[in-house]
Amino acid sequence: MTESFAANRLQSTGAYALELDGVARHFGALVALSGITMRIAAGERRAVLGSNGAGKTTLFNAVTGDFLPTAGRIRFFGEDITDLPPHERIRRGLRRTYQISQLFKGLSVLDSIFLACRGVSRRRFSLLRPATTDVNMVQAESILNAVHLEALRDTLVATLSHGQQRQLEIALALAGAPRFILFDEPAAGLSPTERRDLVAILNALPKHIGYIIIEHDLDVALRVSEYVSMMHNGRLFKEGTPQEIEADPEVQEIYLGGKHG
Ligand SMILES: Nc1ncnc2c1ncn2[C@@H]1O[C@H](COP(=O)(O)OP(=O)(O)OP(=O)(O)O)[C@@H](O)[C@H]1O
Repeated sequence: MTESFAANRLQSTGAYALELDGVARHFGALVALSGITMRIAAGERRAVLGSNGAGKTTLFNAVTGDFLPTAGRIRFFGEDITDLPPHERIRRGLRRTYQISQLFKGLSVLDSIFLACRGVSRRRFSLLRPATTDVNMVQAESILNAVHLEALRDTLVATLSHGQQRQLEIALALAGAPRFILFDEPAAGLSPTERRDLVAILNALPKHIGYIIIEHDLDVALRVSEYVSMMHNGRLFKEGTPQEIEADPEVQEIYLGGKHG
């Protein structure tokens, strides 16, 4: 682990997308998160890894405002958002995907993306039928291509495969003007081919969009991130580049049962 690299990251005065200082979350006596201090630069892609119950989703909930932290502060592009409701964080460009699908099954793929774009735009209450030149429709078409679903634009969500639904969830997170996205296990349940497609989609996202990806598939996580934070029992216990994490004996033990070459 290069400690100077980690130290420089914490001391740098550059623009951060996300800054967490001493964030904690208790559920009664259970300490789900404790003393989480992280700095994520604008445009940075970070993987958060850890075993079941490590606190990864609770970390996402604290950042999105779905559950307020019990202690600590969170800043988004320099602004303290710790006490803001989720919709105010979305307005500022924060997005997330969920482990469990939140899609409307009765809509087509394009309509789903269009409605997501309209939902985060100022003109969201318009009842007029969208023209193809509608700014939200133009964005929806462009997102459709970004997530490789152009061939399925008119397909009903209910008939999509699991992998295609996960691609659509990424599409919805791209609606509007996202500056930072939290991806919660996007590779879960995907085939090897779909995983490769997911890696390509994430790596081709516009460079200014940073993200955190929670992912149990180490291979996917290390291919789409620039830096990795490992969690255990609600705490950060190890950080490093993907190369450092991949070579770490403790990580190999946890993820690969010590069998990794
Ligand atoms: N709403 C809640 N009420 C009570 N306990 C909770 C709640 N949400 C999470 N927890 C607990 O907090 C701890 C951390 O859970 P969390 O879901 O954040 O872990 P995780 O790292 O995301 O796990 P997984 O990989 O299984 O999704 C667990 O012990 C979990 O049971």
